[in-house]
Amino acid sequence: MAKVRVYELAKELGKSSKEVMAKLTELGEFVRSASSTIEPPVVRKLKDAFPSEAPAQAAATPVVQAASEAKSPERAAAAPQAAPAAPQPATNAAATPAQKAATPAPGVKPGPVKPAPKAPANKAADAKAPTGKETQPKAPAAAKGQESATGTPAPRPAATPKPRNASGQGNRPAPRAGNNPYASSQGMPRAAGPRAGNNPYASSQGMPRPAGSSERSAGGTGGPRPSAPRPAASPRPAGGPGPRPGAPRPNPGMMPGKTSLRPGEKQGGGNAPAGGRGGGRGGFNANRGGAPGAGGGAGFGGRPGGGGGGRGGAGRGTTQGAFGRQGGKPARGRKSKRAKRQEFEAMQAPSLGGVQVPRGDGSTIVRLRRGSSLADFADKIDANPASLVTVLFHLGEMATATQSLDEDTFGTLGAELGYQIEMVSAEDEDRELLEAFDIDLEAEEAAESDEMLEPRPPVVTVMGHVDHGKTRLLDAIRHSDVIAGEAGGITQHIGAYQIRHEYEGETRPITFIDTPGHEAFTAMRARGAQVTDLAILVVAADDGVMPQTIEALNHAQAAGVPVVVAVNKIDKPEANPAKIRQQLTEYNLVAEEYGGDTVFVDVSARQGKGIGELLDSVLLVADAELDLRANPDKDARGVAIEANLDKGRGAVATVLVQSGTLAVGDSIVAGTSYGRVRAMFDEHGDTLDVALPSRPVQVLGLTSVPRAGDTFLVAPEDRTARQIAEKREAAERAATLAKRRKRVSLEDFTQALEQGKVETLNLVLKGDVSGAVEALEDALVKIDVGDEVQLRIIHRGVGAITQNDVNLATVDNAIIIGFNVKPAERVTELADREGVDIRFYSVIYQAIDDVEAALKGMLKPEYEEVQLGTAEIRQVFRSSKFGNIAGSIIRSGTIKRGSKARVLRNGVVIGDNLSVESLRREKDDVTEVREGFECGIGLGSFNDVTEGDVIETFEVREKPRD
Ligand SMILES: Nc1nc2c(ncn2[C@@H]2O[C@H](COP(=O)(O)OP(=O)(O)OP(=O)(O)O)[C@@H](O)[C@H]2O)c(=O)[nH]1
Repeated sequence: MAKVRVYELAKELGKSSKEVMAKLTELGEFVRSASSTIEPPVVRKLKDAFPSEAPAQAAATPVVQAASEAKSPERAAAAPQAAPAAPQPATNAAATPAQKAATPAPGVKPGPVKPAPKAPANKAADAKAPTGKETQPKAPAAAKGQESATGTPAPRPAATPKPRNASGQGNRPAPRAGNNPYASSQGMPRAAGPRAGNNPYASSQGMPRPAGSSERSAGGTGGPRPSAPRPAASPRPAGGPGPRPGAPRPNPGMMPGKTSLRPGEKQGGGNAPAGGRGGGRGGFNANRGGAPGAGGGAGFGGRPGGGGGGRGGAGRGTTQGAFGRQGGKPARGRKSKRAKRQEFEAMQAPSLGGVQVPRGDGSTIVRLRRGSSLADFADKIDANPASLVTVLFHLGEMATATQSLDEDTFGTLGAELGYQIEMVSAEDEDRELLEAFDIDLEAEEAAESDEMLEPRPPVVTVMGHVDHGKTRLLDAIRHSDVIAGEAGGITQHIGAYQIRHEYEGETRPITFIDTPGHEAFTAMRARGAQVTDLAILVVAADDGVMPQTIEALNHAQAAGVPVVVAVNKIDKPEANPAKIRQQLTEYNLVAEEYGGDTVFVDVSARQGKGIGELLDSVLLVADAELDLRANPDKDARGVAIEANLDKGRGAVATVLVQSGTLAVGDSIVAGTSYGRVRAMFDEHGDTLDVALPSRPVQVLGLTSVPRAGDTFLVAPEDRTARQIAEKREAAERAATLAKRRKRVSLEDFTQALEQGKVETLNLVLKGDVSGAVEALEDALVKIDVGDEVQLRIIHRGVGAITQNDVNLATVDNAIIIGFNVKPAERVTELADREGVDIRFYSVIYQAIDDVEAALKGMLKPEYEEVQLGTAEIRQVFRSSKFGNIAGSIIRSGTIKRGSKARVLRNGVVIGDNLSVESLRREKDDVTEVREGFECGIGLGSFNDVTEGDVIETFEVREKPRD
């Protein structure tokens, strides 16, 4: 096809050259004059753009349909030009159609350039309104088309969205239309328009952008689009124009005014009103303000201005759209109850350390288990653990949320927050634990009727001051066993034994706890085990009442245990039994012969004298004061007296049955150890099948070594025993962790840390029997060397020193103390390698002495100032070379060269931290000058000396700790 000139084409189309040129410009084609030639494609485009487009539309139709399921022919009509663009329909079905729809617009406008502008404007105003007569049909159609394309059923929605883009793009074209004075909108259009237009084939591409965006934008801009109409700009067809569909072709006549509004509202995109006049302008705004509006998208609907039509209006409307409806309801909705409550609580709860924690009223009781952490506490008061950490921090203590804390710390924290903290005692905790397994010892006991109870032997403990003869007495008693001879005597020490004693014509058994000393007694009591029924207080008649006598007595009385006093060593000439009786009256032990009710028996453990009477008295008191009965017909319950790990037999525990009957094969749990009774032995080494109440018996079969004082019970089945043990162990661990925590306040801690004041001696204790380990631990923790040094037992246990112990010691820098135990060879090697110090003892006091010394050794050395001598200045010699020389006389001690010095004037220090730099006698340098002699003393650069001043010299020596 040959190129044609504009005027030729105009003629052919029946238009004026000017019109054609305007149209070309509108289409994005630039021609210089009417005589310029244009390319065939442009010609085609132009022809399509003019009224005579009918055929063109037809052509487009198919495309449209393809793209959007041909909603209607009208749509097609609108699209004429879309045809070219159409190709890409695939891209965006929705967009494409829209674009096409837009295309038509141009058609509408064809004629009058001028009018065009207006028309669009109007149209814009009414926008999508279907308006235009001629177009009308199409408009709606187009709208539909879009919708359909979009898949959206409702016309409006569909229309709305696209439109926006459309408008966006549409506008652009319009402006470009530059020709149109009213449609100046410039900017936008330009870009889009031209590009698209210029390349009819590629249009799809260029546009794509719009298309895509169109969808996006779709939301809001309905308005703009309207203006676009004109732009209908065929060029961009592909791109955005589409949207505009409805609006399109705005024919001047089409602005149905309100009508349009309505639709707009409905659509949500309402471009409604806006539009205002001047399509161009409108379009422009649309872009500008349109954006926001767009955001509002659908929501924006009804809002008139929103459409982005008018410039000013648009802006405003847009803004509203953006913050108002758009986002749905305004923020000022009703607050939820929860929010209100939180606000209220926040007001109520004063903050500590910047955090708010729910407060108690001072009487709110919070029960916590031993070893609880802040997280547990937070749980109970519905607080945030992190807040509690902060509060505690402000109270001067540092702890993590999950760290086990002790009672004191919780007490402080509780007091601060208005809660009364009750720590669940170990007993309560264990009771609750057992209840979880349907074991209620108290209920069980309460349910026992008199008939079920049978007499049981008394359990006796011997206590007294060191060396008053406890061990000897226990020996004597053991030998007094009336049946011992026949049975071959007591062959092994198992921590307790039973003897039979002839009393009032009857052989009565008595059980003795064979661990002398009140430490064992208290250790067991501390664990809640009330083992002893009666105490024998041994007092040496030749020594009298001593501190430990009183301590033992206090323990017995505190436990409510009746006391029988054994006045020992009466065989000694200096023995004075009467004095003992008299001394003890001060402690509420009044002998019967003095009118009291306490039985005093004079004995000689060495000679075995009085032992019978003592045992008689024990039974007498037991019968008189105690109701010693127990139900033997149930599962056994009792206490572990002592336990150790035997190489061949494993864990061996001596238990005292307190009620019920223990039989071989029973599943038992003792503290944190459990197992099944494999075998039982008595103190004679004889095997037993059953053990009745008050019977001490050695048990084999436990998986680990229980501790002295651990209560034991027979569980219904193995599994229960194991579970109880495991739960106890967990609780124990938590409690231990709480105890292990270093109790140093924040200030102290920081300060002490800075000054290197805090030192901790970590120890791992291992012993052959649990009683020894406990006694050692008790004694060690009592060592008091002040606050500067701390002692921490990080682990204790019965049995040989293991690799685990060494590893633990390595990590915690601990020293291992082995009491009557040794490590395996490999363990020694490991300890050597790791540099772990292992110390062995067989005497408890040695271990204690060593530890004490170690603790003292760890103390930072203390220094003291020791005065060496003083000198009085008699005259000052000035020397340019040495400065002032103090001619002095030594008043006391010796002045040595190089020693530290200070100068005092009238008793006030005027110069300190000095040193004797030079020392002369006559003209000779000397190293020291003694009392009574005169000398010249030079104090270096310190020259402020005058007659009458006193020079004091001293040295700082390390002071030995006591
Ligand atoms: N003369 C005399 N000496 C006794 C008598 N009983 C004990 N002794 C002696 O007193 C010393 C201490 O006796 P122990 O039985 O070891 O005293 P203890 O109270 O067990 O001492 P610790 O185990 O250190 O607390 C020993 O040398 C005994 O021989 C007694 O009746 N008469």
